[in-house]
Amino acid sequence: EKVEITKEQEALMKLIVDAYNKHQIPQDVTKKLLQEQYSTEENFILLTEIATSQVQVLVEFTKNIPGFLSLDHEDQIALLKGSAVEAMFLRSAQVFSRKMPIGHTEVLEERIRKSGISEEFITPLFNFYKSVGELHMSLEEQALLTAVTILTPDRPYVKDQQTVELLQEPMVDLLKKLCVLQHPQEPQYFARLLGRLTELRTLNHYHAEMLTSWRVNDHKFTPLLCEIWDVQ
Ligand SMILES: CC(C)c1onc(-c2c(Cl)cccc2Cl)c1COc1ccc(-c2ccc3[nH]c(C(=O)O)cc3c2)cc1
Repeated sequence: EKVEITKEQEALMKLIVDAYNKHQIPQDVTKKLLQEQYSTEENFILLTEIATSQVQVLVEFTKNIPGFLSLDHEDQIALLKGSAVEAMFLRSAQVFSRKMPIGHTEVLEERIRKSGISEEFITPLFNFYKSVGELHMSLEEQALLTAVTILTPDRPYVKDQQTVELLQEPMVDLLKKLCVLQHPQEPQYFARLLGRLTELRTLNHYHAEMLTSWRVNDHKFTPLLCEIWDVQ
């Protein structure tokens, strides 16, 4: 039968997409990707600055998700901490898949490859970027997938998983309809999208190891990253 987006779903999508577009890393930060020196140390420092800016952007985007600010405050923190890495993988993946802005793709890849991350994590990391790139996600799909990731009920320390599920469900339903409408030739497209969320979970594990190996080599993070990643 015909798949239709309701008026409320239209309104919800506009809220999420507008928030996704509004909250971006400032140009003066990302433009440094093209300017700074190419040394392992410089790359790490620049990526740390970008990640810190990305977390701030992520918090602002999350505050625009309908119902999020009505959640228990400790649960809000638990959701942000539990999803930050996955949301940043998704966001940085868009840079590689959108081939935008011109030139940043190559330098971002170069700096990530040469930032002190060991080879065993580089492979799964860029496999993920490749698999997301192949999906050619629309902006609406990117924004909704990020919201769905943030509203994952079974993050550590979330007390009221039920309420989080009630917020996540309409996002998932809307994303499913969008996939059918925007990829009519690919009935399994929505399933492929959800498959990326499973892949993201495994990247959390790799990321924890990346943090440990950076810290072993005495790399410093910013206070915001220390707080969201429970390090130092
Ligand atoms: C603390 C640093 C070293 C760090 O630790 N883990 C990761 C880390 C890593 Cl490598 C990989 C994945 C996730 C994390 Cl969380 C990082 C660097 O994290 C980011 C790297 C790039 C971006 C990002 C996001 C959007 C962007 N737009 C543009 C643009 O040019 O418009 C550039 C850009 C960069 C965000 C986080």
